[in-house]
Amino acid sequence: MRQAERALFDLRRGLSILVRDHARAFVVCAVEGLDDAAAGEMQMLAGSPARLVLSDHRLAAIGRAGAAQAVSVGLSPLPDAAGLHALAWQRGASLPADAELRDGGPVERAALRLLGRAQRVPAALVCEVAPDRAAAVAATVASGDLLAVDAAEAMRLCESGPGRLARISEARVPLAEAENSRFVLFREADGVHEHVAIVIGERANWPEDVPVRLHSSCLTGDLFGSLRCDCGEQLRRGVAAIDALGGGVLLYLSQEGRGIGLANKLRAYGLQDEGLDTIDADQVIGFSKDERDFRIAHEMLDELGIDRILLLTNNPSKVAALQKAGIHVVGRRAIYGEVTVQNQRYLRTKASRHGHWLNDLLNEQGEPGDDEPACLPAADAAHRA
Ligand SMILES: Nc1nc2c(ncn2[C@@H]2O[C@H](COP(=O)(O)OP(=O)(O)OP(=O)(O)O)[C@@H](O)[C@H]2O)c(=O)[nH]1
Ligand SMILES: [Zn+2]
Repeated sequence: MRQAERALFDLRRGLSILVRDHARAFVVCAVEGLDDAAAGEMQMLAGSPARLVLSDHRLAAIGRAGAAQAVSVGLSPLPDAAGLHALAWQRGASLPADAELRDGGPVERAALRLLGRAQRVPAALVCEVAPDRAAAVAATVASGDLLAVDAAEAMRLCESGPGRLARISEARVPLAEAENSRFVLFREADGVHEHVAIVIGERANWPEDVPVRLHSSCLTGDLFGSLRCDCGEQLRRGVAAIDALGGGVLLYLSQEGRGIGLANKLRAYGLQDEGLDTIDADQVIGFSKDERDFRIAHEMLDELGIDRILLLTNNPSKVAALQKAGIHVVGRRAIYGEVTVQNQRYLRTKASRHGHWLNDLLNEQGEPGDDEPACLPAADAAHRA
C-alpha cells in the first residue's frame, strides 16, 4: 500500500494525484487549498472538464440527500476556487439548479476516503483523463511529477487498521495527579501517527480488571482548558481516578476533533457559533458524527498485554469497539468534567445524539444508574460509578 500512503502525502500538500480503476483514470485534487491555477492545470493535463465530488454528509447538509457515499457533481461553468471552497464546506451554500449529480464510482469514493484519512475536508476536484491525453498523463506519471494509485489500494489503506504498532520510546514522567507514571510512545505502521500510553502505578499492584481510559486528543481542552468541552477535566480526572483505583493505563490517542483534525474542528466551532450543534457542524463540513477508529486502542492494549479492563468512559462506542476487538470490558465507570455555560449544549448533544451516558451529570432524566450499558455483565455492577 505504499503508493496509497504516498498519495496521502501529496493530497495533504495540495498536489494532484492520479486515481484509477480497471476502466477509468482521474486526476484528483483536494478542494481545500485549491487555487484557480491548479484547477486550470489539472483540466489541461486530463483534457476534460473538472467535476466536484462531495460526500453524502455534505450533500445532505446542502439539501441534496442521496444514497451514494460519494457524489460527482457536474457544474457548468465550473465555479472559481472561492466558489468551490464555499460548496465544499461553507454553511448556506447551495448547488445551482442545473448541477448534474451522479453517484460516484470506486475512484470518487477512494478520493474522498483518502482526503478524510488525511484530515482534509472530504471534497475533491476530479478530471477524467481523455483518451487523447492518456499518453501525456502516462508520461507525467513516469517522470515522477504525478503519483498514480489504484482506487482499490487506496480503499484498502483507508479501511485497514493502524497495522502493527511499534513501541518506540518511554520514560518516567511524574504527573501532578499520579506521581508514579510512565509515558510509552507507540508509532503506527505509516510512520506518522503517534499515540501515548500513560502507564500509572506498579503493574504488580494493578487490579485484575485493569482501569483504562481512552482519551482522544483535544488541544483546546486538554492543553488550554477550553470551556467549550469537558476534555481537559476528564483527562486530569481520568489520570487521578486510575491512580486512586490502584493504577492502570490512560491511552492518549491522536484523534483530535473526533478524528477530523484541529483545522476542521475549528471550522466546526465557527459553525456551532452560528447555531449548529457539534454533530451537524461536522456534517456540514462533510464528515460523519464520529470519524475515530478505536482499533488503535485495541492494538495498544494488546502490546501492553492487557485484555480485561474497567473502562473509564461515558461513550458507548468505546465499550462496543473494544468488546468487538476481543477486549473484556468487565466494567464501566463514568468520568465527568464540569458542566459550564459554554459546554452544556455540547454535552447534551453527546447524550441525545451520540448516546453518551451523561444523564447523571446533566440531571435530565432517569435515576442514577439508569443509563448503564446493557452490554456489561451484571456481576460487575460494583465497578460502576
Ligand atoms: N469535531 C468535534 N470534535 C470535538 C468537539 N468538541 C470536542 N471534540 C473532540 O472530541 C473528542 C473527545 O474525546 P474523548 O474525551 O475521548 O471523549 P468522548 O468520545 O466524549 O468519550 P468519553 O469522554 O470517554 O465519554 C476529542 O477528540 C475532542 O477534540 C466538537 O465540537 N467537534
Ligand atoms: Zn475537547
